[in-house]
Amino acid sequence: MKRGNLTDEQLLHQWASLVLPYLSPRDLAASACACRTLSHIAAGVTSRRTADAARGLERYPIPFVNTTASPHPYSYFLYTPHPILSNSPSSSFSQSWGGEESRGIATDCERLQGLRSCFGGFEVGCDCDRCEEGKCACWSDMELGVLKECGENCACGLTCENRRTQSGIPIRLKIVRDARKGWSLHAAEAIRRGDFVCEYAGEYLTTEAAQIRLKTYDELSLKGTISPALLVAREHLPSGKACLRVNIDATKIGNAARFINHSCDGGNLKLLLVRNSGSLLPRLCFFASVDISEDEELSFSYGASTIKENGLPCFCGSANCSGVLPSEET
Ligand SMILES: C[S@@+](CC[C@H](N)C(=O)[O-])C[C@H]1O[C@@H](n2cnc3c(N)ncnc32)[C@H](O)[C@@H]1O
Repeated sequence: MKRGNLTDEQLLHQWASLVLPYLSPRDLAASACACRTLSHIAAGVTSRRTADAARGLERYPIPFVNTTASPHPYSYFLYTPHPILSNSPSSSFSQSWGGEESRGIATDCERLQGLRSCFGGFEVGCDCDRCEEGKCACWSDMELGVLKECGENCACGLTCENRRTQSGIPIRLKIVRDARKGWSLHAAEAIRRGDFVCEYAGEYLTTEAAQIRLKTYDELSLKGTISPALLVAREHLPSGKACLRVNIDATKIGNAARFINHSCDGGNLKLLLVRNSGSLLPRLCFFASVDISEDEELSFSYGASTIKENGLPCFCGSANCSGVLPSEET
């Protein structure tokens, strides 16, 4: 039958190409069983999802690679290139992934807007034409383990040299399936010691909300139904007496950093807190702690958290492996 200039088959194709990229893998698989057209479109969605976990939002595609017997071609989550507040409208967004139209990388303007909505704090910033070490007020040595960068109220743009970590992931990465650890993040090119690798993007949570989620995640991960990615870091305040706890949950909404596995020997990444000038919340960023070769897995130590007797088994393979994954005290 024809409606207007289009046949039913063409209309179904048009509708399915728009809708299927919004479906979860389970719903996508169910729709693929309905007819040949849907099966064909679902296969295209799956192959584009596998080709780029970042949905075109990073400079380079970040593919999933699975050579194990596991049937999962990719891991499903919503992608954000920068951290968001858990109660912001974007934390309940749905996202098209694997459609024929590629989203294209976030523009500088979108990035600045994203940073502004999350980090707006004090009206502090520099007015340099060109920020230089020693001249720009925002450019300081690390203070109490926190790196300072230019921020939302500075006159400079995202190309400023003192914004190393604000333009998304600058290098080629891939997400490789491991039979025991699940998905793992790997370098797809050599990385030099000290290079910025990626930010840990996800939902900023209050400590209370993080404690509730951690409890649920602990229970679910013991059953093997979830791979939680809630990172807790602490910023020590100048008094030395108090610390600011930063909780970022990348379990449902995050970037490629959510696939970094734990290594008992500290791995090849170090996590630094980075504060944009004038902002209240620090960001969490990974830098290479050693030279890293192409194909090498990226890892870091999940931290000075406790080793629970009934914790998950650790398969990091390092000489000093404790055998159990550290987990955060709620
Ligand atoms: C932040 S996620 C890392 C990505 C995860 N492998 C995945 O497939 O999504 C943390 C989870 O990965 C797994 N994991 C991380 N490091 C591991 C290790 N050294 N040994 C075993 N499992 C590990 C655990 O299931 C942990 O709860």
